[in-house]
Amino acid sequence: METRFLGIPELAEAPSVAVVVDVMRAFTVAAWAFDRGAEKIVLAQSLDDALALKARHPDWVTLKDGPPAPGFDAVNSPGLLRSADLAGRTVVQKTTAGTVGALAVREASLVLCAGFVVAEATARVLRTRECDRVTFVVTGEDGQADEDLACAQYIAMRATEAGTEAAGFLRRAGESRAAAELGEGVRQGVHPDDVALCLELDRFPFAMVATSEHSLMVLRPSMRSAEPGR
Ligand SMILES: O=C(O)[C@H](CS(=O)(=O)O)OP(=O)(O)O
Ligand SMILES: [Mg+2]
Repeated sequence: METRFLGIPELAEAPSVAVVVDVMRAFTVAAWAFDRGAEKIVLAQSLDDALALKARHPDWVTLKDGPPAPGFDAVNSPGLLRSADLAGRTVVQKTTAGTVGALAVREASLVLCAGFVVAEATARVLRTRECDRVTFVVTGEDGQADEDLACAQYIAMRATEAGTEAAGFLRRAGESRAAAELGEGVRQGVHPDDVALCLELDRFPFAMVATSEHSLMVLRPSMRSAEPGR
């Protein structure tokens, strides 16, 4: 498998297969939303777009990073979201890095959104679809965020070598700037358990696939498909 690891500003043309990685915290939060019963997540281009969607669909659950804000129902925190009841709900998510990265590759034929909590399920999709060229979008800090790069590298290795050890990759993520800022309370809309929840390897059995639906980019969980020989 040929791999590239690019920051959002480095994305020139649409890749064929993209794995968009945001460990802290957008795609850990997305996975928790599905665990809590959400049907789908609409990835919003802007805060205004998220609010406009809410105005058209008052039952949709709006979620943003940073502090709570008028018009938004939730913040980008797995620790805060894990007790929410989202059964059958549509979530609208807008964050600084993760959702922006996914929207930047919306023309790709396959877009997976990932963090450590769905690492093996994501690697499995790459294996079963026999993807030979994969672009990993390292969403944080213009491609420099080590929690995202470590997770992307882990998934890339895991897709080809089943025995890849996660410990070193998780350690790097735990020592990242984002982990430190979340732990120190520099970022807002944070629960004390957020970093630990973002580092839970394979917490969920599903991958997350984003597709275009009626001009919106929509993320849905994708359960296991048969994998020959495993
Ligand atoms: O909510 C987060 O952790 C970050 C916000 S910021 O980059 O720290 O301002 O957003 P995300 O898109 O999940 O990285
Ligand atoms: Mg991030």
